[in-house]
Amino acid sequence: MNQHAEIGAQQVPVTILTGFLGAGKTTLLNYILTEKHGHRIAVIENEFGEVDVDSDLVMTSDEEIFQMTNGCICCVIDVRTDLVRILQQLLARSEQFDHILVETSGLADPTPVAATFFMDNEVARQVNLDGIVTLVDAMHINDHLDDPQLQGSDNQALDQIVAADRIIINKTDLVDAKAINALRMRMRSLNAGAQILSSSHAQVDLSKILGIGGFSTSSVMAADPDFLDVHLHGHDHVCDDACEHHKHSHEQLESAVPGHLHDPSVTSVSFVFDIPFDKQALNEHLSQLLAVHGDDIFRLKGILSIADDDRRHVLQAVHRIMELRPADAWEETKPSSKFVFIGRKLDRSALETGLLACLEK
Ligand SMILES: Nc1nc2c(ncn2[C@@H]2O[C@H](COP(=O)(O)OP(=O)(O)OP(=O)(O)O)[C@@H](O)[C@H]2O)c(=O)[nH]1
Repeated sequence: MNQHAEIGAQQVPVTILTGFLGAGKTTLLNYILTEKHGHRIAVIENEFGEVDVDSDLVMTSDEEIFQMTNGCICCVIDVRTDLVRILQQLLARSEQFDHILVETSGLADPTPVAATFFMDNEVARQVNLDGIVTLVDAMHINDHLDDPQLQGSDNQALDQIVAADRIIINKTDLVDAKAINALRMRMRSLNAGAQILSSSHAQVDLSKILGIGGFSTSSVMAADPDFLDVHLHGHDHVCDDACEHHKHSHEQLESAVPGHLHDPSVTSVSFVFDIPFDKQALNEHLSQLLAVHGDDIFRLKGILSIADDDRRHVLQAVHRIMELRPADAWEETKPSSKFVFIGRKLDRSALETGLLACLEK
């Protein structure tokens, strides 16, 4: 009998949903939330970038969505304390949830997030870490695993795969069967224990990823006795515009955490505009921008206001693959546009100038 069975049914299972930028985490979350599974699910999100786009991308549903502290997860204690606070609030409610889903940012190492569930004794008693589910973008994962620019930094794409109980090779529609087979073998070589699934648009058999009882601290502690110590007192180091570097130098942070160095060259830049965009001009500009800089722009997300259109528009890009599609009407909300770029060598002023030129004249 495993630890989950022994502890009993009162504990609320928690699934950590992870995967590199743009792998399909929100797509999977939306799929889970719209499937008729009869469970009451609470969702906790952490996103990279100081402007919140993710919560707009998650479909409205009966489930409740909580946003964890935005911005730099260098300040990992803040983010983890925030996670514990949200869990405490959720667990204190009279109406209980059947399952809690935590969607990490695409640049997070999920292991310290997992360790957070054991930070507070009361929370640890009431929740049970069901598993870490890692989505992999079949088209882009090899480039991130083999990223030559990491130069000694931790590779989060790799950390996420290594930590997984389930690996979902997503976006199978974008690559051929041979590439999928090769990816399966690569995943198996990185993580011998995880079950490997594949999907298009994250449509997986939910019984294979939820309620799996994949994680027990006792088994992890047996394999790695320092698990809680390292992962609770170490830190995730990812920086964006909101990161207050003057408060703590990178060197200080790195020295605090032996063997844990995130890639400081990946940053995020966000913009908000009140004037609507000329859709054609924006489409052409962004296609051109990604054609030239798509290697460095890992991810682009936006909720946009388009001239002469009363609907929100959702902008999504992963490297050079981009889509801009209409969504629901703005109704009472004042239309405005927000963009988040995540990647390397992001030139804020050049990006802003390019976008300003696409505003309605
Ligand atoms: N072609 C194709 N596109 C997909 C698939 N799954 C997701 N996408 C698209 O990929 C883009 C990124 O998907 P998301 O679900 O937002 O990815 P994410 O992992 O939540 O992204 P971050 O939170 O930024 O890390 C969106 O445009 C999705 O529509 C798939 O299987 N095939």
